[in-house]
Amino acid sequence: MPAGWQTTPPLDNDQAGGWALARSTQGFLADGNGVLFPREWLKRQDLPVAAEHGLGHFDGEPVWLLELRHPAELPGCFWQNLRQFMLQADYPTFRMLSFAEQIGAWDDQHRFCGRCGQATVQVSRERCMRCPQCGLHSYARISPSMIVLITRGDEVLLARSQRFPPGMYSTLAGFVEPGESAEECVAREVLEEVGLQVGNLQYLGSQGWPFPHSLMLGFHAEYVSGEIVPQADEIEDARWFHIEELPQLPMQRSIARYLIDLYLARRLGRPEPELAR
Ligand SMILES: NC(=O)c1ccc[n+]([C@@H]2O[C@H](COP(=O)([O-])OP(=O)(O)OC[C@H]3O[C@@H](n4cnc5c(N)ncnc54)[C@H](O)[C@@H]3O)[C@@H](O)[C@H]2O)c1
Ligand SMILES: [Mg+2]
Ligand SMILES: [Zn+2]
Repeated sequence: MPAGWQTTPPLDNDQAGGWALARSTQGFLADGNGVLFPREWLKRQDLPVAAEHGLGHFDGEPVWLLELRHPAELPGCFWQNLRQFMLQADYPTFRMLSFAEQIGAWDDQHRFCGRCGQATVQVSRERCMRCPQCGLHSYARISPSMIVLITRGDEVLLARSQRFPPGMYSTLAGFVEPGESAEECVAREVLEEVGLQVGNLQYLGSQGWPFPHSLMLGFHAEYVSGEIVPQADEIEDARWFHIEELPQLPMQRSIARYLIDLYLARRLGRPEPELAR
């Protein structure tokens, strides 16, 4: 069994032992040893457990998620949200928590059938919620999103929203609309967000992103025409930056950063970075 995190088909909830995570609206339960608790011990702690999901293996050991309906207190433990783990945790732990977060949120948001309102039941051996009345099956929601680095020779187009930390600029991103291709989404979002035409699209890779449930499809595009017009409310500022005078960039593990670093590496003849997956 490989080290680190490995998602598997749902583990049998009747199997004993293993590790458990606890999730609530406050994030994940942690103590001085981290987020993984001995599962049998955690289940004896009188927590408001609404559901249990077998997720996968961490360093070869099985891991379940205990989804809590409200954040209970345990002595010596604290709650921490996924954004803080993104900044602080090692990458295998962040990947495990990203998956657990999306499974927990899906469970929480599919307690009742979206068609007839009946309480749903968890299907065993499949990550699926089923309505016992009308039979509707509900799976975890994943939202394809494009992310694109636009370049013009030695310049890259980066933008910021009000939500970003002060001084940070990133690549453009946006959710795919129903019926749209990823390439059409790039053209539409770029036009909406900065008013530019782009061409020569190149797909460079993908990354699951848990805020809230995106699958990022990463592209490079070349500038074709237009003047930058930042979209009101969405884009606080957008501009061309020379590759040797870049602002503060997104964090290393993000595909946004990968797209920028890859372009710099190719332009400057440096070794190419690897995309964290
Ligand atoms: N991993 C990375 O490097 C990276 C970098 C930038 C953005 N992202 C992610 O890309 C995604 C899209 O970026 P954006 O926020 O600029 O999108 P966006 O430009 O499409 O604008 C966001 C808005 O779109 C609407 N929207 C449409 N479809 C939606 C859906 N399926 N789910 C949620 N909201 C939807 C909402 O009103 C939301 O406020 C987000 O999940 C964001 O976290 C990831
Ligand atoms: Mg956007
Ligand atoms: Zn139903």
